[in-house]
Amino acid sequence: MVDWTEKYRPSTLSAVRGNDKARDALAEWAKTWDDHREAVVVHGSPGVGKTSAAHALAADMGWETVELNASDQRTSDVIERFAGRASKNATLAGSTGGDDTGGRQLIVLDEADNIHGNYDRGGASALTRVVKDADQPIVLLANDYYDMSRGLRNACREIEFRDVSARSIVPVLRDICRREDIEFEADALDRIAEVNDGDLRSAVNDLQAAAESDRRLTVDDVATGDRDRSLDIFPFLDAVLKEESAEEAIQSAYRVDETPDDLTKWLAENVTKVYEGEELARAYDHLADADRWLGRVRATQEYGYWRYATDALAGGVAAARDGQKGGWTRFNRPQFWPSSDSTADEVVRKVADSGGFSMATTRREVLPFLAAMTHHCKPRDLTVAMAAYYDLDEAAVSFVTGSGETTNKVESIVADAQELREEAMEDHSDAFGGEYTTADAAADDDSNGDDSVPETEASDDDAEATADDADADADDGQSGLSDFM
Ligand SMILES: Nc1ncnc2c1ncn2[C@@H]1O[C@H](COP(=O)(O)OP(=O)(O)OP(=O)(O)O)[C@@H](O)[C@H]1O
Repeated sequence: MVDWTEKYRPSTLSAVRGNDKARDALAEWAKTWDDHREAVVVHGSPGVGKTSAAHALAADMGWETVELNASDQRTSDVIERFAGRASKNATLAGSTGGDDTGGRQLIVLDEADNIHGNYDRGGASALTRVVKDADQPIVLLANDYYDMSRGLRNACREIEFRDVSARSIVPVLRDICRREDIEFEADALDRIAEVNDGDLRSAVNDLQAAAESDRRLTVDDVATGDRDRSLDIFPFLDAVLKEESAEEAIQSAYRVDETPDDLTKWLAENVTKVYEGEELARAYDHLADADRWLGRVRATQEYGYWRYATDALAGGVAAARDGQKGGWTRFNRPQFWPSSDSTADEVVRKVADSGGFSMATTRREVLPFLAAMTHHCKPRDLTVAMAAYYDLDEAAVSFVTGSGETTNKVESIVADAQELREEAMEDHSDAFGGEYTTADAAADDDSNGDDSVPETEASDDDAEATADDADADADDGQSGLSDFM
């Protein structure tokens, strides 16, 4: 299945909708770059077209792009080596001087607001310095401008991308329908645009989900699509403790982006505010049951048990209630003690980020798959590839593979993975000399989940096919786990 957000990614700046002023400012920045030599920060909410605008700009200018992740510590070295003052020499001049790309490579630096924690103070200021001194144009991408260090902000020009209004989203959706030959009700497009509230990427995703199979789109299709939307924790608590049947509550639990462990804590913390007497006793039985399943998951790494935990915590607790309840409740946030779960959460977050999956999908579908593929670290090369691709440490590798506490085996796997990552980084850096393409660059960027969904669809049933495709992947220039094999 082709992802429509990729298929219809704007290839020229004029196709980037809803932010005309920002778009013009960006074009102006690029055209005058030789005069000012400043980097630029493009910031705004997810899915408003920042990444697309950067690449479209490069295409319009005839520049190549190199995509790097600012939150990766090694990034400043890469920039320093190839675009730092010290290297204004043969590497770039020789390879790019006379060709028809305009002689420039646009460095697209994603996650510029996410370098804290990954860098020490010196590292962060080194990045600021190379950004300031770089000999190539740099676009930094950020969701939250004020999460960037002041130094980095001061080193750059600033362009804000606003949320894309429903009015600007509708024509994009209409255009896609026409190109896909999809019959549509105008109201359905309006509704998709409205519920997605400024986020064009998720609007396009919703359109694809609702229209792709039967090539027709009615208002009803869109209303149903709504049910797949993720659910916040407070409406979830209301649903389980007051409103829904057992079956509905289980469905709702799958829509909340929290682990079953955390859902259990939320419910245990708040059930007394709504239930009393017998129903409370029954609810506690179900929560205890959920907890037993969660203990089993921790002991065995069998994520299949999460399903039973969810049945108990949502279905059981909802079924324990006598009828429906009303009113408004002030729910408490439970205490989250650090525990062995923090490794699980960390792994889920990394895999979700790299794969462009939601946390919930990662937990339910991707992680169990990775665990099965690398059970007890076998096969080893696949385990190394996984550790490299997702940048997992020893605790994370032990956790996923179920190999217990950190062992020599796990340590050597992580060491090899580290080496692989460095090699991959080098390979891609070499291409700064001229052959580097946008697609290659995407492979550098292991935590840029949003627009480079890896080729290795971990939720794909057919692992064989994925492995067999490894060579083809390399030719495609697509990034994925197979790059590390
Ligand atoms: N302004 C826009 N005009 C046209 N299409 C857009 C626009 N914004 C987003 N899209 C669609 O959404 C997809 C994702 O957009 P893009 O990756 O550029 O968003 P982003 O702002 O960089 O998001 P993030 O901050 O999550 O990386 C694009 O491939 C395109 O299909």
